[in-house]
Amino acid sequence: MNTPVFDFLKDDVYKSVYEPSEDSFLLIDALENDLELIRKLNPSICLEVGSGSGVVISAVSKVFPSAYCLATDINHVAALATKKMAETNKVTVEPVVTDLTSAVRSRLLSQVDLLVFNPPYVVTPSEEVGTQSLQAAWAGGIKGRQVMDRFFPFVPQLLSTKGLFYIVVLKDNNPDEITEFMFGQGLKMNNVLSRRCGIEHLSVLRFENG
Ligand SMILES: C[S@@+](CC[C@H](N)C(=O)[O-])C[C@H]1O[C@@H](n2cnc3c(N)ncnc32)[C@H](O)[C@@H]1O
Repeated sequence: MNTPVFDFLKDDVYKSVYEPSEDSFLLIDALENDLELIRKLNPSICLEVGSGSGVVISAVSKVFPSAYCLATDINHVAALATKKMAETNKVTVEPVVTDLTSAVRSRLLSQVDLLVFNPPYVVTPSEEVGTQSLQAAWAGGIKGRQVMDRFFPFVPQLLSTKGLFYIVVLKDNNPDEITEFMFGQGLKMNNVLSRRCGIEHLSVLRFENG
């Protein structure tokens, strides 16, 4: 899975957008590791939540050009960046400005084959969560889980029967608790890839019906 070109992000217009970083590349590498599995799905609908610059969903769209790729973000400049990323890399992605998947959920129920989320996961004070600025990219509040925990109950509703959900988590997020919650929702977990990035220990978890 090639990393899309993203030089255009240097433009000041995009200064509130999360620049592709080690976590973004870890997610792309995890998808690459699982490419055979994902290919077997022959995904029709791919959705990225919190697409930021759009680097991940554009990489996905490049490999699966016939899939319908959507990307949501709470930051409207991120949606513009995602659009520009897709155009620059000659792929098609529909950007949507919304909280998590609020604006698209009803039309995607049980239809998403590939769902990806590199969420704000850093442990911060709760007040820093959910702003419209760059802070929204990393501020995860209590346990770094305030944004992702709101999303987890929607995952089983969105996934198709064969669908796969990939999420980036930090050790501080307590992945065991997440796995236990998702197990209660009927989803089993596999740890696809872990990497130490500076002081952070990041993993990409895959969930699927099981
Ligand atoms: C860690 S960044 C990841 C960006 C990109 N996916 C990547 O991997 O480079 C998290 C992204 O989630 C977005 N975000 C934060 N809270 C959100 C919410 N409630 N709904 C949708 N997007 C959100 C942020 O604006 C940011 O673009």
